[in-house]
Amino acid sequence: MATAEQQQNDSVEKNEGQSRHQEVGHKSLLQSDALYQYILETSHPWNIMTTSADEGQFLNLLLKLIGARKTIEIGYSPGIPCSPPRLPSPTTARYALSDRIRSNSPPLPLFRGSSPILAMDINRENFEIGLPVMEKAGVAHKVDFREGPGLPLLDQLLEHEKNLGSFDFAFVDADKDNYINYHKRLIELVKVGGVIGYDNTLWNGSVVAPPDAPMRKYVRYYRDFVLELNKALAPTPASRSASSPLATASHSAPHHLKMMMMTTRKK
Ligand SMILES: C[S@@+](CC[C@H](N)C(=O)[O-])C[C@H]1O[C@@H](n2cnc3c(N)ncnc32)[C@H](O)[C@@H]1O
Repeated sequence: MATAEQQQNDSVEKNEGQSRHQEVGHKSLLQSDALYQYILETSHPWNIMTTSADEGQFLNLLLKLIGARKTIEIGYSPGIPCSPPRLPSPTTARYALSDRIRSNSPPLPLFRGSSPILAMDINRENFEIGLPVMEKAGVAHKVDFREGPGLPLLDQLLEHEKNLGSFDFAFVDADKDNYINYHKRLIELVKVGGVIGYDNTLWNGSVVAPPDAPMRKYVRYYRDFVLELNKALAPTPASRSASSPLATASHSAPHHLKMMMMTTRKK
C-alpha cells in the first residue's frame, strides 16, 4: 500500500503536465487573473520563461541607477517580446530597452552609448521568437546574441584581459546546475561596483523545504545547486548581496531574485 508521502508525490507527478501558469499564479503586476490569462493565451507559449513585469521594472531602474553600459545575460530566451509591446515588458533586454518598447520613444540618453547586451542562449529559436518585436521597436541592434552554452562562452571572454572587470551588470537565468560555475566566472568579468543578479534563488520555496518534502522532479533536481549558489552569495569582504521577493504575487517566491554587488576584487 502506498504511503501518504508516495501518494503526495504521485499527485505532484500527475499534475506535471498541467499548466505551470496555474500552479505558480500570475507573476506580474496585473491585478486581474483573467487579464493575465488572456495575455498568456494570446502570447507565445514560452511566455512562462520570461521574467515578470515587476522584476523587469526593478532591473530596468537598477541598470539606470548604476549607469550600466556593458551588460551580459545568460539564458536570454525570447528577450523582450512575449507580451504585446504596449504592456509592461516582462523580459530580458528590458533593462536598457523596455522604456523604448513601452513608449515608442528613443532610448534614454543614459543608454545611447551603451554596448549591446551580450545575450547568451543555447536555443536560437527562443531568441528568434522575440526578434520581430525587437526589430519593430528598433532595438534589435542592441542585442548581441551568442548561441551556445553559457560556460564556454564565458571562458572565451575570460581569455581576453580587456574583458576582466569590464562588465557593469550580469544577469543569470539559465541552467541552475551551473549557477555556481557562472558565478566563479562572472566575479572575474564584472567590475568593482558592478552587480550580478541571479533569478530563482528560492527555487519555488524548495530551499527551505525538508529534503524529503514532495516536490516536482525538476524542482528537486536543481534545489541543491541553488542552495550552493546561495551559500556562495553570502556577503564577504569582497561583495555585498541582497535578495528581493520580486514577482512572488501571493505565492511562494518562485522567482526570487538575488543581487550581488562586487565591492573589491580581493576574495
Ligand atoms: C528562464 S529562460 C530565460 C528567461 C529570460 N532570462 C527572460 O527573463 O526573459 C531560460 C533560458 O536559458 C536557456 N539555457 C538553458 N541552459 C543554458 C545554457 N547552458 N547556456 C545558455 N542558455 C541556456 C534556455 O534555452 C532558456 O531560453
